[in-house]
Amino acid sequence: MARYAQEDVTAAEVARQKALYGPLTQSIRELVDAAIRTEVDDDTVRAAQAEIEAVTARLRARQLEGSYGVRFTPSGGSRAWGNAVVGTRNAVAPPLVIHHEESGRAWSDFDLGAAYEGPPGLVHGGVAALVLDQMLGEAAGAGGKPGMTGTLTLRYRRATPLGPLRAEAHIDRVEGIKTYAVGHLADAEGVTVEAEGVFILPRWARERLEESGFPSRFE
Ligand SMILES: CCCCCCCCCCCC(=O)SCCNC(=O)CCNC(=O)[C@H](O)C(C)(C)COP(=O)(O)OP(=O)(O)OC[C@H]1O[C@@H](n2cnc3c(N)ncnc32)[C@H](O)[C@@H]1OP(=O)(O)O
Repeated sequence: MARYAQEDVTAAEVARQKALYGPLTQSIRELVDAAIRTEVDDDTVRAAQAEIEAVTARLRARQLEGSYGVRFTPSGGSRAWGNAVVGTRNAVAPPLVIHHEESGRAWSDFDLGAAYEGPPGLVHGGVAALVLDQMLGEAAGAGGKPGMTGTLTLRYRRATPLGPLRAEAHIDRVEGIKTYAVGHLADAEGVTVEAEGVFILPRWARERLEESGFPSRFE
């Protein structure tokens, strides 16, 4: 089962894979958008379906057994390329490119199209939660204490339109193994959704760190 893995891979190889898979993923994203919005005739839809199934069969010729997992590189970087929000190889991900500032603030400018609709022309509330979960989680992790989302609380102040958006997050406070982060989603007019969450370094990770003799970083 895919989990966290240490990989012996060079930076050049990571760059090569990113240049290969990034455009593939973007093409699939465009396919999803095209499928939602197409108005071509029935025969064209059926022909497209057959072509897509043939492409899927080609990609399935050799596959991972499970999901992608999170892979750490020798230089200390990590690849979460299957991640539902930021995954380079995940067409479900918008994707978000999340920037981290020295101050601890994390932010991302991104665009949500037709695939993320809830109410007509508006972002699905669950998608807003998806984005903010990742944003707050990354802000918490950048503070040195990565964790699983324990509780995430959202306040939908007004509807979020599809289109260009910004998400921001920062750490509010740290209490031992629990990091409290806050953030929001905004359109050009201002904040649409506010979020607060607690991210907890899980017991299994705490025990593993204690065994490896490096517990202090997370205490
Ligand atoms: C650059 C970096 C990249 C890093 C980038 C990473 C970004 C990832 C962002 C996405 C994150 C996700 O979606 S994560 C996926 C969604 N979340 C999950 O599936 C989590 C499922 N739940 C769990 O695994 C677990 O319940 C945990 C980890 C939340 C807690 O388990 P535990 O560690 O065994 O907890 P336990 O010892 O009992 O309690 C520890 C302390 O936490 C408190 N606590 C326990 N559960 C909760 C809770 N749900 N909400 C609040 N507080 C809680 C307890 O009261 C206690 O406080 P005290 O007595 O010590 O005061």
